[in-house]
Amino acid sequence: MAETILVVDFGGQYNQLIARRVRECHVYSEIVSYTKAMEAIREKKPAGIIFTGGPNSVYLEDSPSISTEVFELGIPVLGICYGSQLMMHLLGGHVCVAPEREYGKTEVNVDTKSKLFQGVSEKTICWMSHNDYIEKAAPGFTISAYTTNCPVAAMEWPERNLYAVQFHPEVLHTQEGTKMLSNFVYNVCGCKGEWTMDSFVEKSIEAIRAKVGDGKVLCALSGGVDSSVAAVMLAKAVGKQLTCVFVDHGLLRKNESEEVCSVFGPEGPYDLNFICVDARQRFYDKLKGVEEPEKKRKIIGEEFIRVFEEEAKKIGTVDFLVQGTIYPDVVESGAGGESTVIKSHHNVGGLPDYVDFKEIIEPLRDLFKDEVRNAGRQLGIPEYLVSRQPFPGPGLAIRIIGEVTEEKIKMVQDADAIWREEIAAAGEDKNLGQYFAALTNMRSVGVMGDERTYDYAVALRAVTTTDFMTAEPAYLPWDLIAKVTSRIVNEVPHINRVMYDCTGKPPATIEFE
Ligand SMILES: Nc1ncnc2c1ncn2[C@@H]1O[C@H](COP(=O)(O)OP(=O)(O)OP(=O)(O)O)[C@@H](O)[C@H]1O
Ligand SMILES: O=c1[nH]c(=O)c2[nH+]cn([C@@H]3O[C@H](COP(=O)(O)O)[C@@H](O)[C@H]3O)c2[nH]1
Ligand SMILES: NC(=O)CC[C@H](N)C(=O)O
Ligand SMILES: [Mg+2]
Repeated sequence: MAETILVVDFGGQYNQLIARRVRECHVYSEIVSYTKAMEAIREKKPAGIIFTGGPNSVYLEDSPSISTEVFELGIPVLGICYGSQLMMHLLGGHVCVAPEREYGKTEVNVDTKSKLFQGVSEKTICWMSHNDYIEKAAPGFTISAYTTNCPVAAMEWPERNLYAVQFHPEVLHTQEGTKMLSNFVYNVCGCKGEWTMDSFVEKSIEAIRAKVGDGKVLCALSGGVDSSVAAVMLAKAVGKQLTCVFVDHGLLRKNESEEVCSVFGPEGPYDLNFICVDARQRFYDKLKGVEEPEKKRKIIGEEFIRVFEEEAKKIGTVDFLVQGTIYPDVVESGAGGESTVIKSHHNVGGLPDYVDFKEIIEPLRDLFKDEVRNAGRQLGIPEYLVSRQPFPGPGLAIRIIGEVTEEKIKMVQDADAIWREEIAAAGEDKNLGQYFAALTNMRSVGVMGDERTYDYAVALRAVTTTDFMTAEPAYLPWDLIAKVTSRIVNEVPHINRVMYDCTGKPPATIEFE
């Protein structure tokens, strides 16, 4: 049995980051809801357990909790924020509203003799985000860190392998957080650190084979990174039992449909059952007159599934639908436990209630984008495919603010193609996480050839990011932006203004809707 660290989800925003940091220490980690935690612990016998943060207050009735048996199993436990408060609350400490709440980067004084803080600086910057605090640690615990406002910022009972921190070691703002998590995993849990992305890929292939048996599988393949990795993984697992379906919904980038067909179709390097469905008109009909972003997303999510169901019927009985869902899709759709809905990704929150497949398989659901790329490299997918920038399933529909029309699609496709071409020519593509043009629904007055114009404004977007959960606007050379601006207003009819989006995520998102 491979070493696993089980992360118990109490509804925190950063809980998947905890699992990811642990995987970066070469120890496999996955997340389980607090409601199913005890079963999962008995079944998986993890080397260690981490409790996440969460929005609730432990002293209120009906707040998420866990059986105190978890502390009796001899398995090390690390509580983070809400998780630390819960550990204290259950074991007889006292948690209440803090006289001064702490938010953001905070200087913490740590006891470097603690196994958790070995090699950490005595004064270290940590990320805090709490309204409640631990007024008194539970009996048996010693305090191992404090801040100006927080007398109990970390506590431990080393003989019982129980550790708790008020701050968030998993976020990068906690400067030595990775060190602390690695200390927990190695010094406290005694892990050896033998997990690699290789072993993840192998295990997933075995698990898929066992699940699918001799059944038939349909894979929703967009040609993007996630579904290409999922499709190649599935092809390795079940060979010709797999059919890949690519939907041309008419909301793709310029020439994209042709490009995807040339890679995955019969002329390409992969020996796949590949079908390209021309569904352009049906998506346009369904989207006619619809302006509201969430409505657009739900319509697209539903229509995608209906197309897949129809294709499945043509093949015979298909039990499984595979999607390249990854972790940010899940968390932003509010499907990752108790987190809030930011936008319904078409493949998760946008799915209709009824789906005519026995099961949806999402082998990459726990991974971040850069981890998916690494899995793709392990599978031997060429670098140009693995390192492509992402393109969202709802496509240009969420890059056209308001109603989608064929005329607007053409405008945004042409503007976007110019932007991408010039970024590549300037060699900037390698530095960027994602870049595209969006059509704002704004029209404004211009003057061209001595004539008044009243036309649309395009927004150029370019961001740097690794995990797509947060992003920074890219600092691109002004010459490049000026050249693209001039080309777009000259070459694309009905655009008379070009803007550059300087907003990060948060507070904006990468896409416009
Ligand atoms: N045009 C499409 N045809 C078929 N399936 C699609 C299409 N667009 C999206 N999907 C499905 O929805 C999933 C989510 O789309 P998403 O854009 O997040 O991933 P991707 O296209 O695989 O990768 P990337 O994020 O790199 O674009 C895909 O993995 C795929 O399963
Ligand atoms: O498959 C997808 N279906 C969707 O509905 C969707 N919405 C956003 N994205 C992509 O996810 C990343 C984060 O985007 P946001 O900052 O706009 O939420 C970015 O890479 C976006 O392109 C989507 N991908
Ligand atoms: N981020 C958290 O886990 C917060 C925990 C708790 N609700 C508090 O405010 O202290
Ligand atoms: Mg995509």
